[in-house]
Amino acid sequence: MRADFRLAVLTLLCGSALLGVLPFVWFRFSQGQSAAGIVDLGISVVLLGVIVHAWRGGNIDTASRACVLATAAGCIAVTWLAGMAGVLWTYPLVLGTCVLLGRGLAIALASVSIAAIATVAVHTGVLLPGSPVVMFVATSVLAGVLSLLFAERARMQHAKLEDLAARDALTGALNRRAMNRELQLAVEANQRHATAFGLAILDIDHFKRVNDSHGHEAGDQVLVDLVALLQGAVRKLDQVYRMGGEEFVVLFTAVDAPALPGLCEGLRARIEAQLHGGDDPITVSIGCAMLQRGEDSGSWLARADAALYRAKRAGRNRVEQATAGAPAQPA
Ligand SMILES: Nc1nc2c(ncn2[C@@H]2O[C@H](COP(=O)(O)OP(=O)(O)OP(=O)(O)O)[C@@H](O)[C@H]2O)c(=O)[nH]1
Repeated sequence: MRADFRLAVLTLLCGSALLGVLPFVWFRFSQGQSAAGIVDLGISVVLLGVIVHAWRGGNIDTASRACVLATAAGCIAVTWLAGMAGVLWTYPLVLGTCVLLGRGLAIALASVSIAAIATVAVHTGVLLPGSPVVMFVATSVLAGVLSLLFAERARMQHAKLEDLAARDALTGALNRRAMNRELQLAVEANQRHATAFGLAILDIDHFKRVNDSHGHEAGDQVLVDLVALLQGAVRKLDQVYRMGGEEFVVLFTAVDAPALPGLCEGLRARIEAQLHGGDDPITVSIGCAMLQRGEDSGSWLARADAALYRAKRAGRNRVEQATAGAPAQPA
């Protein structure tokens, strides 16, 4: 609940609506008001279903829409059947709608709900036409606008925090945590849709010498420049990650297996030609590997890492391709 804001709002809105409605199921039937009882029962079942669906890892967007639609239908029905109780539920309904749904859908659904509840309330005499109904609509719209502002701000902050947590502070490249997550997604996409993925591990050659000769700040600048160069060199579809220290990973999406070594060779040559630490050219060694059918991300990385090790041992500033089959032992 703390980690997932929408799940928290969904659970609170559905949970409190459920607690509010459930006693009335028994009450309505005991009073012989079967129509109202059936409406309350239907709403309770939908709300319970939404909570169970969301907590079992189901699609939170679908659960949110179902929650909002059930609560809105409930509000309108309860206003029709029980009067003021339904009208007062408009405020949590509007808040939940704005927090749970995207802006366009939230504005549309909240407007329809407010208009429908106001119409039913006037029709049944719960609200008098004129000033009372105008006040109801005005306060509901205000609640909606404030909720929308709050929800938009929370969404922006959340997106910013997620982005910060996924990036390396020095270079701005995606970090190892993001890489692990996305390699896993690549493995799943490969299993489901046979999308071809390749990865390259790049390690700067003799980077210690850059730090020792030109200082740590110059070393940092090399890392920043390398990421900018890589990001400019790969397609939008591909991603650059800083794995740690002076090691980087490029994930190639929808790449042909025979093309991978050539792409890596292009990156290596470009780095050698364009990247400098002080006046010295910077070179990288690269190990690359295509994801094999049925392989997990750990084995994929290990094969690329073993190829990188071979590139280092063979004299550096070169590309080595991973062998297929079981991963070789990394250094
Ligand atoms: N400036 C800077 N240096 C870093 C950073 N992270 C790691 N390093 C340095 O990277 C160097 C890596 O050294 P080694 O592992 O010996 O590798 P190398 O000198 O590149 O040699 P080879 O990889 O064998 O070619 C160390 O000196 C680390 O201090 C960083 O964020 N900034």
